[in-house]
Amino acid sequence: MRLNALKTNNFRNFKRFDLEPSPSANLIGGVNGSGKTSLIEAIYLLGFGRSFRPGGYKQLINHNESEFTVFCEALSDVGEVVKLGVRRTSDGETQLRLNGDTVHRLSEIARHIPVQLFTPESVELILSGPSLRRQFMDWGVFHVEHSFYELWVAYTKSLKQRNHLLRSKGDPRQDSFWRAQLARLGQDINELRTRYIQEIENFITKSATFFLPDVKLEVSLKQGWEQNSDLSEALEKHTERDRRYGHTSVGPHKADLKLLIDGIDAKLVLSRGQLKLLVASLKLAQAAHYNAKKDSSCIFLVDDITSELDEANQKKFITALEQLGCQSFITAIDSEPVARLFKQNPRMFHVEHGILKQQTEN
Ligand SMILES: Nc1ncnc2c1ncn2[C@@H]1O[C@H](COP(=O)(O)OP(=O)(O)OP(=O)(O)O)[C@@H](O)[C@H]1O
Repeated sequence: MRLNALKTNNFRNFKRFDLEPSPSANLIGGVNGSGKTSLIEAIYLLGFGRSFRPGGYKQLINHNESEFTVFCEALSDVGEVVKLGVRRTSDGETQLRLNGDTVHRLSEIARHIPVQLFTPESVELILSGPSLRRQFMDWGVFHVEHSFYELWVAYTKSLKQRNHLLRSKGDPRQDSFWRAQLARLGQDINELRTRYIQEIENFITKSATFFLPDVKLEVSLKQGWEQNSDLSEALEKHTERDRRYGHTSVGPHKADLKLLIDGIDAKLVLSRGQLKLLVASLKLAQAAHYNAKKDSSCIFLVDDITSELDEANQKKFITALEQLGCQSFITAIDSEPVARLFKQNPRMFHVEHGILKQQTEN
C-alpha cells in the first residue's frame, strides 16, 4: 500500500497541506517545532484511528479552529485505489469516509493503511509493561487474520460485563455464563496470536541478527494464563480471587510477548542503543512478514531518525526499508546527510512554521 496523496486541514500547526509523496522514500526536514512529527502523525491517524502522542484527538485540531480533516488517496500493490478521510470536531463529532461512503468504524479505515511507526519513544515497547507488546503483536494479527478484530471486540465486551458482575457481587450463575464466553473467545484469540508468533519468529531472529549480530534472541508468547492449560479451567480456578479483587485476572488481555537473550529479559541485558536496534528489528520483521503474507507492503513512519540511530545503523535501517520496498516518511532536523544514505534519491520536503514545501528534485 502506498499513499498517492495526503491532505489535511487544520491539523496541529498546519492550516492545510497537500502532499504528493514518492511511492518509496520521503524525507521531511525542518527545525524543532516546525511540524515534522505532525505530518507523520496525520498518516498514523489513518492507520490507527488515533495519535501516537498523548492528549486526545482535540489536541490534533489547530488551536484556532474547531475541526480537522485528514484525507488520503492510497494505491494498493495490485493497483486498487482507496480514498479515505477522517474529520473530527471539537464537539466530539467523527466522520469517516471510505471511497465516498460514510463508514462507522475506525477499523474499516485502518485496515487499508498498514502503518509501522518508529520514534524516539518506541523503545518503550521493550521497557514498559505488556500492553504495548500486546498492541505490537495484535497489529500483525489484525492485518493478517480478518477474524481477529470481531473476536477482540466481543472478548472485550464480555470482559467488561464480567468485571462489572464481579465488582457488584452478582449472581454466580451469570458469572459462569460470562466465563464460558471469555473461554471460547479467548481461546480463539490465543490461537490466532500463537500462529502469528510462530510465523513471525524467523523474521524477528533474522532481522535482530542483522542489527545485533552478537545477540541470540528468543521470542515467545506468554498467553495470559498458565501455559498448557485450558482457559476455562484457568478462569474457574481463579474465580474466588477474581471475586475478591473485582476483575478477571487471567485471559488473553494479560498476554505478553517475551523477548529473551540467553534466557534473560532483553530489557535487563541490552544497552539503550541496543534496545533501539531491537525495536527497529521487531518493526522491520513485522513489516517483512506482512509483505510476505499479504503480498503487499506497509508504510513506515520514522520520526527523528538521527536521534535514534548512529549513522551506520541509519544506513542499515534505510537499506532494510529499501529492500522491503516500503513507502517511508522519515523526519530529521537536517535531512541532507540522511538523504545520502539512500540508494535512490528520496523525495525531499521541508517544513517551516507549519508550511510544507517540496524541495526540487535533482
Ligand atoms: N493543536 C495545535 N494547534 C496549533 N499548533 C500546535 C498544535 N499542537 C501542537 N502545535 C505546535 O505545532 C508545532 C509542531 O510540532 P511538531 O511536534 O510537529 O514539531 P517537530 O517539527 O516534529 O518538532 P521537533 O523536531 O522538536 O520534534 C509545535 O510548535 C507545537 O507546539
